[in-house]
Amino acid sequence: MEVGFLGLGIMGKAMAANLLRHGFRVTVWNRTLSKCDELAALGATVGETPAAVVAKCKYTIAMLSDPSAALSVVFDKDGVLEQIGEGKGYVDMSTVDAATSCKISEAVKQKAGAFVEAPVSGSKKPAEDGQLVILAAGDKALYGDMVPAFDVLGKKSFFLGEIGNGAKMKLVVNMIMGSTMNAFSEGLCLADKSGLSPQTLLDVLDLGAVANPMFKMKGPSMLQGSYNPAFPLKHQQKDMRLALSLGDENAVAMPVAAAANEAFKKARSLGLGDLDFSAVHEVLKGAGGSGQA
Ligand SMILES: NC(=O)C1=CN([C@@H]2O[C@H](COP(=O)(O)OP(=O)(O)OC[C@H]3O[C@@H](n4cnc5c(N)ncnc54)[C@H](OP(=O)(O)O)[C@@H]3O)[C@@H](O)[C@H]2O)C=CC1
Ligand SMILES: O=CCCC(=O)O
Repeated sequence: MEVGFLGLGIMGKAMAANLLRHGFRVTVWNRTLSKCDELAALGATVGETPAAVVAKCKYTIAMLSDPSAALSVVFDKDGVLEQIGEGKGYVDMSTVDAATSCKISEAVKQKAGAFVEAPVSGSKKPAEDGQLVILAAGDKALYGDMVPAFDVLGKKSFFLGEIGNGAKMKLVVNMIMGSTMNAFSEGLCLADKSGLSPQTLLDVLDLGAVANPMFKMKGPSMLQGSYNPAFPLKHQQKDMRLALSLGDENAVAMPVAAAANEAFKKARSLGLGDLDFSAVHEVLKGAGGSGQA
C-alpha cells in the first residue's frame, strides 16, 4: 500500500518509519524539509509540498502540531486541497478540536475527496512500536481502506461515527491525563515536604488502585528533574485549552482541568513548552514543593 505522510515531528517520524518497516511505500513531507532526510534513508520518497504528496498518493496521513498547522497544510498554497479529489483520501491524525476537523472535512468533501480524523492515544514509544490507540471518525469507507495502515500504527482502532467525535474523544482523554499529571506532581511534592520518600510513594502507587503506565514511566524521571520530550508540554497545554473550550460549549464545569491548565500555562511562560509535559512538575515544585521531589 502507498501512503503519503505530512508532518515528521516526534510522532510523525516514528509512525512513518513504522509504516516503512512494514512494507508500505511512503512519500513524506515536512515543513522543515531537512527532517525528511532520515525517512529518505529508510526508503521514503520525499514530496516537495503537501499538494505534491497528495498528487502522488491515493491516501495521505497528516500528523501536525495543532489546529493552525492542520488548517495551513490543507488550505494554504501548495496545500492538500489543491490535489485532493475523487478517489483520494485524507486522514488527519493530529490532535485538534472538532471545529477544525469539520472545516477540513467539508473542504475535502467539496472536492469529492474522502476524510477521516484519527487522533491517537499513546506517545513516542507506542508510536515506534505500533501500539497507538486510534480514535477515528468520518468517512466509513475510507476508514475501511485505512485499516491495514491503522493495524500497523496501533494496537486498537475505534470508529466513533461522525466527524468531530474522534477529536472530542481525544480531548477528553488528554484532559484527564493532564489533570492526573498535576495531581501526581502535587502528590510527589506533598510526600517530599511531609518527610516521606517520593521514591517509596512511586512504589506504593504502583501496587494500588491508581497504578498506571504514566506514573510508572514518568515518575522516576520527574524525581530526577529530567524531562526529555515524548509529549511536548506545549501540546498538552493546547489540548487542555481545547478541552476546556469543549467544556464551555457544553456547559460542563471543569475546575480541576482549569487549574491544571493554569499550571501548564505557567510552565510555558517559564520556557518549558518544548520539554515533556511532566515538566509541569517544575511549576508545582516552585509553588510550594521542595527542590528535591
Ligand atoms: N508526542 C506525543 O506523545 C503525542 C502527540 N500527539 C499529537 O500529535 C501531533 C504531533 O505531535 P508531535 O509529533 O509530538 O509534535 P512535534 O512538535 O514534534 O511535531 C509537530 C509537527 O507539526 C509541524 N508543523 C507545526 N506547525 C506547522 C505549520 N504551520 N505548517 C506545517 N507544519 C507544521 C512540524 O513541522 P516542523 O518540523 O517544520 O516544525 C512538525 O512536523 C500534535 O497534535 C500532538 O498533540 C498525539 C499523541 C501523542
Ligand atoms: O496526546 C498525547 C498523548 C500521550 C499519551 O497518550 O501517552
